[in-house]
Amino acid sequence: MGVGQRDYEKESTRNATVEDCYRKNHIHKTYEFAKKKREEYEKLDKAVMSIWESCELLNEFVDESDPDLDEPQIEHLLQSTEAIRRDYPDQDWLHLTALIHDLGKVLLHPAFGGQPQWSVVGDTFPLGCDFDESVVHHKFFKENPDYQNPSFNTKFGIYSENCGLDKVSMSWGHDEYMYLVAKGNNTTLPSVGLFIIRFHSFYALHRAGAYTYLMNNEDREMLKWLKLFNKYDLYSKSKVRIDVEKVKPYYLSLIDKVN
Ligand SMILES: O[C@H]1[C@H](O)[C@@H](O)[C@H](O)[C@@H](O)[C@H]1O
Ligand SMILES: [Fe+2]
Ligand SMILES: [Fe+2]
Repeated sequence: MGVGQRDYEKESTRNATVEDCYRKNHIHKTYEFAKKKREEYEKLDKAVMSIWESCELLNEFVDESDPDLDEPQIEHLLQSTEAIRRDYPDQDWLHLTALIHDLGKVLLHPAFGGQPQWSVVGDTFPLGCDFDESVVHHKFFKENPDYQNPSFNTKFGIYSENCGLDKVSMSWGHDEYMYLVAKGNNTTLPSVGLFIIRFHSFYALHRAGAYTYLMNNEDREMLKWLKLFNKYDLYSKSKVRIDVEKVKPYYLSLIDKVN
C-alpha cells in the first residue's frame, strides 16, 4: 500500500462497517433507483438552509463508507478547504468547491428525508453500462439487478463512445444531490467547480483510470482539476483539529461573495 492509499481489505471493525455499507450500496443502487431519487430531489423542496448551517448539521454524522475518517464531517470539510486554501490562496472558487463538496450528505438528516448511509455515501459509478472491476467491493454488484440486464451489462451499455459525462447516469448519492442543489440555486461557481462536486466520488475514473471512453474533450480538461482536488479530499484527513470559530469569518465572507 502506498502512502495515502485507502486500504479496504485490512481486517478491522471499521472496515467491516465499510464493507457492509458497500454491500447494500452495490445491491440497491440501480439505474432505476438513481432516476427516482433524482426526480424526487431535483425539486429541492425538502428544506431551506444556509451553507454554514448545512456544514454544522453534518457534524452529527460519521460516514460509514470511509475507511480513513472517524472525525465528524465538518472537520473534513474544513481540513480539506484549509489545505487547498494554503496552496491556492487566490482561487476562491476552489475554496468554496472544497467547502461544499460533501454537503450533499445532509440527505442523512431527517430534514432532508433521513436517507440510509448506503444511499448517500461511498464511491460512485456509472449506471446503464458495465460495472468496472476497479470499483471498490465490486463483488457485491453480482446481486444488483442491473448486472443481469443485457441492455446495461456491456462496455458501452446505453451510451456511445465519448458521449460526455454529463449524459451519464451516475449512482445516486451526495455528489449528484449537491450538484443539483448548486445548479438549482444558480450558483456562481465555474463549471469545473460543479464538475468536481458531481464526480468527486468517481474513484474508478479519477484514481483507476476506468471509463475514460465515456468522456468528451471538455471532461478531459476538467479531470485535471478533479485529480488535483482529490489530493486534498484524501490526504488532508488528519487528527489535527481545526479551530472552527477561528476560520469561520473567512468562510462566511466567502459564502457571502457567491450568494
Ligand atoms: O467514503 C468516502 C466518502 O463517502 C466520500 O465523501 C466520498 O466522496 C468518497 O467517494 C467515499 O469513498
Ligand atoms: Fe464525498
Ligand atoms: Fe470529501
